[in-house]
Amino acid sequence: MRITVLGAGSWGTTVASVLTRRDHESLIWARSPATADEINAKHTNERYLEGFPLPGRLRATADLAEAAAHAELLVVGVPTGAFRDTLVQVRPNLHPWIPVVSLSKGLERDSLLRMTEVIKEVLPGHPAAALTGPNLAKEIMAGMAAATVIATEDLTVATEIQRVFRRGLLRVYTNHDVIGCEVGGALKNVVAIATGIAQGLGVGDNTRAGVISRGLAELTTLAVAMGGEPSTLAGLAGMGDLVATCISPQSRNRHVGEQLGRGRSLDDILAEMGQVAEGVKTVHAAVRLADRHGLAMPITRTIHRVVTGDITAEHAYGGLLRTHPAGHESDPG
Ligand SMILES: NC(=O)C1=CN([C@@H]2O[C@H](COP(=O)(O)OP(=O)(O)OC[C@H]3O[C@@H](n4cnc5c(N)ncnc54)[C@H](OP(=O)(O)O)[C@@H]3O)[C@@H](O)[C@H]2O)C=CC1
Ligand SMILES: O=C(CO)COP(=O)(O)O
Repeated sequence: MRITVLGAGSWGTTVASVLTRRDHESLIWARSPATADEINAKHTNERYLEGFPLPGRLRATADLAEAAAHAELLVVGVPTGAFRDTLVQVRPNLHPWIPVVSLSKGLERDSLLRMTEVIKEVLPGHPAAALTGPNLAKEIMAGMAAATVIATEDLTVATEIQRVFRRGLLRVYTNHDVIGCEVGGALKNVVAIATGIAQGLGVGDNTRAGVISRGLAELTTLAVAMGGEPSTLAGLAGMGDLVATCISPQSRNRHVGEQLGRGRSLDDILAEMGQVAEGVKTVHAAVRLADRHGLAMPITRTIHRVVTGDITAEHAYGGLLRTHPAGHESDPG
């Protein structure tokens, strides 16, 4: 199958490599011509996947029209802030009705939409799906086993995409609960910033486990309020991804939190990182959704205050789990 992957960062490049090894004709779009040239000539993407050889058959282009016209299946791996604009640009050259799969984990800042909702708005008539789960790119490049979820309401589309992605040690599950899957993927990044702060401040494992568990409760509460199913958040797209992101030193969101916990400024951390940490932006939309649904979500609200500079990371940690009045705390819930 001819597959186009938009976005030649860590995850887009990894997914394009997996699909190439699965014998698909994959074409990856890089906005930087230098990155496209590097992938074509040297079969590497050193900025994002240092030290990993890419499949020789993976082709890259910096021409978005060429990338769009190639696709029988479109996979979108640009950060959520660029998601809508990128779809608008590919729209004129896209074959009608082809499925579109989002790799991106976050919420649109102004509209508060999930990425499959953005796909449906910009590309009506195209089946929309999300690929999500505990999928740290470098582990997958290293050939380590991983499980992932294809979320889409249409079982026929889900099964077809599952067949396209399934390869060797990548185990692909389907889930019809798109809301639960996308809210889990977006919100776990915010909780990873919180657990990263804990790491940076040097608190104990009991405390970090407490934040992860209460974070899971927040993912679940918001997803259910938005129409998702609680069981989704107990699975790969919820707890699975939350645990991977909160414990892995490879996570960019956890890294941001850890550096904040050490007292560094957010601007310095982001400038130095040169990669996306979606939780930093998604937290704004998450707080507005919490307000809309009348939800407490204390961890999310606290991280929002840190990101906006209202309080320091150290101050945040003092109150992170203590926002409910005594006597009103219950777990789970
Ligand atoms: N990395 C991972 O392990 C995983 C990531 N994800 C999700 O995948 C999405 C992409 O993440 P990831 O690949 O890791 O990010 P990276 O930071 O590694 O790469 C970002 C990519 O997006 C491009 N990009 C940045 N801004 C724009 C823009 N305005 N317009 C077009 N392209 C742009 C960058 O291009 P340039 O190099 O030119 O700046 C680069 O190719 C995120 O939503 C993330 O949450 C999901 C699962 C796993
Ligand atoms: O989504 C991810 C793992 O599933 C990657 O997390 P980070 O964006 O924090 O690196």
